[in-house]
Amino acid sequence: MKILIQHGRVVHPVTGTVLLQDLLIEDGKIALLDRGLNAQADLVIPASGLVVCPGLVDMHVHLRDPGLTYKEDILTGTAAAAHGGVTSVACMANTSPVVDSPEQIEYILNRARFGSGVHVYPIGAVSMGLRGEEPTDAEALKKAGAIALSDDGCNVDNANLMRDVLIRARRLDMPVLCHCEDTSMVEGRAVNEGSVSRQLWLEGRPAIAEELVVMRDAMLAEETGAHVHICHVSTARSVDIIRKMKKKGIHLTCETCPQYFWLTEDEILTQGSMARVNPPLRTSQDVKGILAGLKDGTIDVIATDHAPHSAEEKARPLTKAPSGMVGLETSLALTLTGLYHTGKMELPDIIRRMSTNPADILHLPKGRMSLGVAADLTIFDPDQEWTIDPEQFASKGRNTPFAGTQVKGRVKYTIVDGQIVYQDT
Ligand SMILES: NC(=O)N[C@@H](CC(=O)O)C(=O)O
Ligand SMILES: [Zn+2]
Repeated sequence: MKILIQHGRVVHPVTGTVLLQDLLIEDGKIALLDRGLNAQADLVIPASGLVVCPGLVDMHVHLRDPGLTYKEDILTGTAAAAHGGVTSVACMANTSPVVDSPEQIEYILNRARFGSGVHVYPIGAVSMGLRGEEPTDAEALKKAGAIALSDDGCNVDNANLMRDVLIRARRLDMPVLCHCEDTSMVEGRAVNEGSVSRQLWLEGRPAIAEELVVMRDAMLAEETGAHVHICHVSTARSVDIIRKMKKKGIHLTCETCPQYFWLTEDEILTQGSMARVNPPLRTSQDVKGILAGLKDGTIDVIATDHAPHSAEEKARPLTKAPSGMVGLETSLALTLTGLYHTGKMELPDIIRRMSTNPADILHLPKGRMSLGVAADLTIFDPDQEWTIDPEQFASKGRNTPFAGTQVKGRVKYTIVDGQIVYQDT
């Protein structure tokens, strides 16, 4: 099967260029890439006006399988990814049971073969049962196919355990993805500590609960030489800490998510539990800090933290509802609308953060437009406007605070290994 993609604006995130090019896919790989290609193909995709880029890599996804499949499963989660232009997902270990054994890794990899076709890369837990007491067998997890370690959903409170795991992870050349929020400061609390928590007479999750652990884990990375990746950075001071620590040459990377550059804690006042997420939505000062970090490269990655929950769970009152929001099907559009169409960032800089950088962090051979690589591609119309409607999601989760939001930028085709896994009709 040969596919010819004609007259697209091809984004090359590594060189930072956008070129008017044609692209031929043959045997699942990028076979030719040039201007005015004159090749025979079984299928021609006319892409004038469309952007063609390396498939998006989302390194923070909760697929909820095994055990929590009323929220999402590998089938619906990978379908949601395809809808969102995402060709590879890394899935978090906070399932039931927790992904803390090779058997669980194998289960996910097996199930993924019957998914939408999108690549699934499992992440193994840092500690058994995410309890923060006993480390997992990282070597066995890696052998089974785990690409990173994370207790995401939970902070690793025990610094000694974290240091031990980082020493092992360094030996195994595995990144450790850290959810940073000191448990003693956030347990049982639903929203940011600040004006909104005061208005609602609630105890809040203070910014410093995140920042203290960001600093701790950066220092542990410095000491152990391991690769620490900070998940879902949400505060301006976290960005400042990471910027300073990176200057010392520490192996430190980080991500943020669209909700942290689009929304503030005020969203809680109008949307209640739908806007509840960990770490919580913060202040407009924090949004400014996140934007600055994205622009200057302190923030390496835009991930989703796609965290589906059932309608019943999210209908509970704010203090009783689980935290998290879905993101796979809105992330590209929100990012284009918030960063590209506002002139804050150029396309190659955006695609680097949504494809090349996460691929590099996870050691995946993805995120590049070069000859001979697997044809994982996202094709989108940067200018098409649409309104976010959760009823249209392929995900089981409809929990988004962006319902009704007008966005600009729509996925047209998602291609994995040369196969069209999603096409906008
Ligand atoms: N972000 C969230 O609010 N929730 C995530 C866990 C996490 O990513 O920390 C979940 O698993 O629901
Ligand atoms: Zn988390």
